[in-house]
Amino acid sequence: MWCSRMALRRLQRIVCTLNITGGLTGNMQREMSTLQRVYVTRQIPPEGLKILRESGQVQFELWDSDDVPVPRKELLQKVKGVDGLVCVLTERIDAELLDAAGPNLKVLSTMSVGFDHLSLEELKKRGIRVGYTPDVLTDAVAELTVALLLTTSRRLVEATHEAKTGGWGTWRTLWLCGHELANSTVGILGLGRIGVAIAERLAPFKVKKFIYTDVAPRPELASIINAEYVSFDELAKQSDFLSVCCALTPETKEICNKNLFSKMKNTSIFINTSRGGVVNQEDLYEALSTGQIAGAGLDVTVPEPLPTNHPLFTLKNCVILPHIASASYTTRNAMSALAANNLLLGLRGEPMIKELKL
Ligand SMILES: O=CC(=O)O
Repeated sequence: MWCSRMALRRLQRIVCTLNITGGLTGNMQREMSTLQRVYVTRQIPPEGLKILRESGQVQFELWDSDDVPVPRKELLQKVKGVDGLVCVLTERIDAELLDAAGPNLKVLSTMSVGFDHLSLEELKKRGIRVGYTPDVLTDAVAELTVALLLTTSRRLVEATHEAKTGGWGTWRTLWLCGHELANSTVGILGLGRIGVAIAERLAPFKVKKFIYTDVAPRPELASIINAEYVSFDELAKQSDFLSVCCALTPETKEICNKNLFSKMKNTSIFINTSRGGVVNQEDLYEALSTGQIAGAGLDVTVPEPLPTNHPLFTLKNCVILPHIASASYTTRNAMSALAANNLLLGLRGEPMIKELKL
């Protein structure tokens, strides 16, 4: 259903005025035609929907579910002629979709920090502006990364399973031992806002040293956490905990493969809360099952959802979460609001709060 509460109120006002003077239908049509058309590909959290409804700027149609993504065929139909599009990371925004939308489409706003689901080249070619939602999720992602790291390194999933299923016998000296953060070296692959936030949270655990690698040194960010820039190989060799924080790009696709795992210590823990595509999962399975590395915690996989019969699920030393790093009520609402505001600003031709430079 095309909806905008504010627009409705304005129409009601027009109705009231013009009831006296007549000519209602023409004015109503003019009023409706000034509203820009938007399609929202998911039932996004309420704060964003409220902003869109009350904007008086757009009429929008929504795929009214959060449980199933909009089917591709339906999406290709619904985007026809829209001025703006709000999407989430499950939608592939490529040439086919942009062609289906047509030349009216001026703004795409994704409710995500990641943008590997967007064909930036196609968007740029068509002059479509792109909004995204960094920063507002940094705290939630960093918090979840720390939780996943500790869950993996201290073997919490195995431990609760043992406690519940009768494996808990007498207190044993080396049973369920893991690896601790105190005196460790933590490596960050791709140092950005999230990597810094993770390190800030890990520092009080008495980490000895933070190291990072990236396409180039990032001294301003690194100085916040006193991190040393090292080569990719050194990151692999030195890290007791290696946290992947880089975006998925053609350059980082499967960058975590046997080359990396074979250089890591057999006591090291690998954590990925960025994108599954940065990891070669066959190589990771090999590294985990042969004891080349001690454990892995993954919030992201390829594909998502990861089929329940995937070999990685058979490993005790692999903790897999269903892509929930930013999943706190506060953060998801903030992402929704930011996505809505980016869209409205973009449609007005104004600078967005967070816009991707294409
Ligand atoms: O993965 C989540 C996001 O990109 O926001």
